[in-house]
Amino acid sequence: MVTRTVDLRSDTVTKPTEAMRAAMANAEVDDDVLSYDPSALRLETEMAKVTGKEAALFVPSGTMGNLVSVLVHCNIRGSEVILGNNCHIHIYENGGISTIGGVHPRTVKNNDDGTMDIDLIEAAIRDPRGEIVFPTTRLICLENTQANCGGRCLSVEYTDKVGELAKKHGLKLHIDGARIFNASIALGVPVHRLLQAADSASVCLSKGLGAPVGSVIVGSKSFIAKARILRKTLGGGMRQVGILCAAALVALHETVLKLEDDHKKTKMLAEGLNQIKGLRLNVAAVETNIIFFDVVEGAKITAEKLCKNLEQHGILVMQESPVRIRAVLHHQISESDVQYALSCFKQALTGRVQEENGN
Ligand SMILES: Cc1ncc(COP(=O)(O)O)c(C=O)c1O
Ligand SMILES: C[C@@H](O)[C@H](N)C(=O)O
Repeated sequence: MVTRTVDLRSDTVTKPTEAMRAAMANAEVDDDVLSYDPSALRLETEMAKVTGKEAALFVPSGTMGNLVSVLVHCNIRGSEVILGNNCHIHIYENGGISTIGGVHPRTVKNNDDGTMDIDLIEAAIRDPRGEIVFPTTRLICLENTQANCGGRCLSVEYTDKVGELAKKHGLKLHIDGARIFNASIALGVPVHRLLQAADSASVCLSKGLGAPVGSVIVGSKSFIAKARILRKTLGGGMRQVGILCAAALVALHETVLKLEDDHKKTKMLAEGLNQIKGLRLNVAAVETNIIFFDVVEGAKITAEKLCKNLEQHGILVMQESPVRIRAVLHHQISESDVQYALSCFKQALTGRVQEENGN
């Protein structure tokens, strides 16, 4: 019987804190479709300020935040968006920009550090003037932190360069900022500076910030006005959404401060895993709260069996491929949890039983 659970599947698994639950119970609410919900307005005002944009809009999920943003920018048939081949919009959002929005994806290879080479982005730009066979590029999408590359941070210098490229070609720039607060804390750069070059961004409240539900998209007043209509079209207009926004405001005020600690515990786990024979990872590439590691050929156990063994001891991780596993930390993972997880990994891979405190 599992007596202890350490949930490293994702930072989407957090449970609302007591403070969030109290805020939800006492939230001031009204009809958000009619733009009257006071808690939603409060959250949107605060998020616009934090991100340095004119306006903001609460949306039910990061997937909807990205979809609405892409569709606002690419509102003409035959539009094309340049995005990373390993980015969330391209891999994990059911191809919504195409199936729902009719927008054509033009992928450029994500480097290990989460960037896309700027010269390859420029080479991918297509303008059909004189070409009867091309879609028209209208948007570039970045992702900061870049989750599938291991939660890597895009620097403000890189982001600004992509922004300059977009402007040079009359394109818009959207940033999937699901974990932009993690990037901000890891880089020591304010969120508004990391997003300065972007025309829009989608920021998740339900990841490292630990809110139970939701994201916020930010941009110009004109962009958000169009986004509000599209949100309704997609069924994302909700009524007394203030109940969710009240929890998100608590997350914004309380959990951002914990992200640095999340990153320290992630590094501690990565360094511990790196000591275990049979696992391979690049500790230097662990910049925020995500770790990818491989079970090497010849290890005592396969990745699949390791995940099952860990689960029997209450350690939950995500198997990404036949050899690759992902662990994601969040504010509800303690240092003791990290030590316990390491002891379970060691036991599974070396057979040596470790005391719960990791000795
Ligand atoms: C980088 C990134 N963008 C967007 C999303 C989508 O967010 P949601 O799960 O709220 O749709 C996720 C994960 O959930 C993500 O990791
Ligand atoms: C899997 C993916 O959709 C989710 N964003 C996560 O990181 O857990």
